Amino acid sequence: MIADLSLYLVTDPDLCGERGVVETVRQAVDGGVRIVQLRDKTATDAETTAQLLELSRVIDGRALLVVNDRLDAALAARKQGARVDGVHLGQGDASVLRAREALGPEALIGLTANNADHFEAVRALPPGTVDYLGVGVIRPTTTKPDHPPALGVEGFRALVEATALPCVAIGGVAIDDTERLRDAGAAGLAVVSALCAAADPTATAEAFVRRWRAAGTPRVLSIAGSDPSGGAGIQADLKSIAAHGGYGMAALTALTAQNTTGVSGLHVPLAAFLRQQLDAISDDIVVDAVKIGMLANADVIRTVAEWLDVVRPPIVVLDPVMVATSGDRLLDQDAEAALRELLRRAHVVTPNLEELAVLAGRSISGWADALAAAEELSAMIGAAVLVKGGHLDGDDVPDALVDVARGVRREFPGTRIRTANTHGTGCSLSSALATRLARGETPVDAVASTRSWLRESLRESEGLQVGRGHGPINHFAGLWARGGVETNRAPEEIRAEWWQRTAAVRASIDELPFIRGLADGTLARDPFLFYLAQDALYLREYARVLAEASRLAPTPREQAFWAHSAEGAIIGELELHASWLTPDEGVDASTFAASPAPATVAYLDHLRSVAFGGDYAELIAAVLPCFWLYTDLGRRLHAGEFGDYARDPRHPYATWLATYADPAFEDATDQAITLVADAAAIAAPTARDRMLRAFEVSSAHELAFFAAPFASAVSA
Ligand SMILES: Cc1ncc(COP(=O)(O)OP(=O)(O)O)c(N)n1
Ligand SMILES: Cc1nc(C(=O)O)sc1CCOP(=O)(O)O
Ligand SMILES: [Mg+2]
Repeated sequence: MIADLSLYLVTDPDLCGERGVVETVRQAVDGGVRIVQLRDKTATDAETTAQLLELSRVIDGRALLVVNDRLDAALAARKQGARVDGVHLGQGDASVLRAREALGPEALIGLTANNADHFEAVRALPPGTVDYLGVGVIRPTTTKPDHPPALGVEGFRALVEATALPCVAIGGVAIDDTERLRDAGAAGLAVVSALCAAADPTATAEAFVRRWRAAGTPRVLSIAGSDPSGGAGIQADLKSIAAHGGYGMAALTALTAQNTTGVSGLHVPLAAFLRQQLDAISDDIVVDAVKIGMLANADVIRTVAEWLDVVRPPIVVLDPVMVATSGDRLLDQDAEAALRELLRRAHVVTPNLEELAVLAGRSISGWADALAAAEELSAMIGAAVLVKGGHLDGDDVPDALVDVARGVRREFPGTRIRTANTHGTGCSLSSALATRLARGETPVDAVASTRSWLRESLRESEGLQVGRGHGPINHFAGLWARGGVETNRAPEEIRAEWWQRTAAVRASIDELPFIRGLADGTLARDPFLFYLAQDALYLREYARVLAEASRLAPTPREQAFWAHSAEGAIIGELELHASWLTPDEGVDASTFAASPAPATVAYLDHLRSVAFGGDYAELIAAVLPCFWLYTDLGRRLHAGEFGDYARDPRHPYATWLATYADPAFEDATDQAITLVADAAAIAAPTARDRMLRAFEVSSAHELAFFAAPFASAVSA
């Protein structure tokens, strides 16, 4: 097996301090450390053996365990039942040939190589003697006072390109070196102080892992059945993995004969052959994530479980394919029992409602039941459950990520996309999720970006025209629309780009006679009152649209923000307008009954139609210009860009204009921009395009709205 060396912890008893080596290792492994080296220069062999025994228990197979220098302690600990995977030896330590002989062909043997002579000597060793090299120091470090000269990242690159052996970078390695070292050819980062001296080794390890993952192309393995028609199974998985920027691999559990209208045949190769496929992969390739789909029988399931126990991939997403859409059970009792055991090896499981009901052992009659069942299942298996609401009745199809052990419960509302092309949706979702996680996204972000992509792929499926039945989704809708692999965009970049997109609209608004007249006080009363009445009409409906954004919001914080904004729109703004729309001002309450002008109707139609589409991200993009353009205009009016109205006591609109620069509204605007930019940053490309379009259309309506008093007020 090829070892995953991506985050390599070398222990130091002094740096671990009062927390101790064992607790530090426990926490660091919780955070994603993949290999631990016990390094204690002062312990006796007997003490080292005892420490290995304890570490082996704490690590419990979740990471590899090797010992620094002490071959004899490794052998003694093994004899006493510890899982010690190997040793790391330096140039002046025991011979690697002797270590290989003593520990056997499966052991992991690492050797330090600090310069070209060391690399030359490694080339002279018999193949298979050494599994990896420790190469450093990258920069001077006090952790090893007798360290060799610093190589720097480029010195590391120059040394390691001459070997086919995996090389870990060591010595003064910090988290900000991650990308450059991975690019320079590092198979992993070996750190002592960065983790041993960290206040929170779990959080620090997680941060390292995320950076490491994001810096490379994830190698994602699908263990699933074949669908020759290409919509589901490994064929769908490979497309999903590629669509999310991963390198896809597939080990076949079964061959089906099927198309978009149904399954007509099944062939299950011997489980031993599945194991051969799996070993062929893990003997040569580091597997960053595994997606598990259709497992035909108990033999197949147990084979996968045994392989997982050896390889321990860092990400396992299991789609428990066990209930057909017809409601038929696809696995016999023995296989179902084996699958329940397999669930404990997964990090995320993605059941549909029927599968969730079977796995949680309870009936599910609605979304609340589904959430309760997901919590029960998550607690039972110690993994996250992504419960999918696609099989619910009605237009709402929420999903939720529930992870009881890690305190996660996040709902993702959504409305149904009307399409018959749902073949392979579950396969595609789970393999996309595995890839997103392997790219370093947090579980919640990975689910959000996967869902955004899946909704896009469903929407764009019609164009494929595959088969007469339930056709496949369009895995590459985003890619084809953009002509490149999609990567998340930075929210700040989106904010700047979108603002730039409104430049022409803003310039036109500035030139409108309504704005100019409002600023210098020459605006006649009629167009002003026309504007107020239209604004009141607009705000009443706008508040409803904001309330819809609150309903669709994925987090309580966002839900509260939009609800608060809706309240602000309907109460605050209408109160303000009511104080102007009074008999004193020459109008009566009937002004509120004014008919909406064409510009008002058009703007509201646009907002309502986006709200009706049920896409949260698109909706918040559509409501944003009313915040952003209004705040910008208000700020500039207030700053005197259009004339200093505040100093003119006779200015008829001075009080009105003063309300434009409300700090609370500016703050709300800033929050709205942040929410929209964050949502756009993780949206699939075509979803982001739709958001931008909704935003631009609303911006154009803002212009028309400010222009309307002169387009129609006179005749109103
Ligand atoms: C991963 C890794 N690389 C290099 C070393 C250094 O080993 P060595 O040269 O034997 O020095 P000591 O660690 O024994 O002081 C290492 N330990 N781990
Ligand atoms: C144990 C060790 N070996 C090195 C080598 O270059 O061979 S450098 C080193 C210590 C690295 O510690 P830190 O991550 O705190 O800098
Ligand atoms: Mg040594």
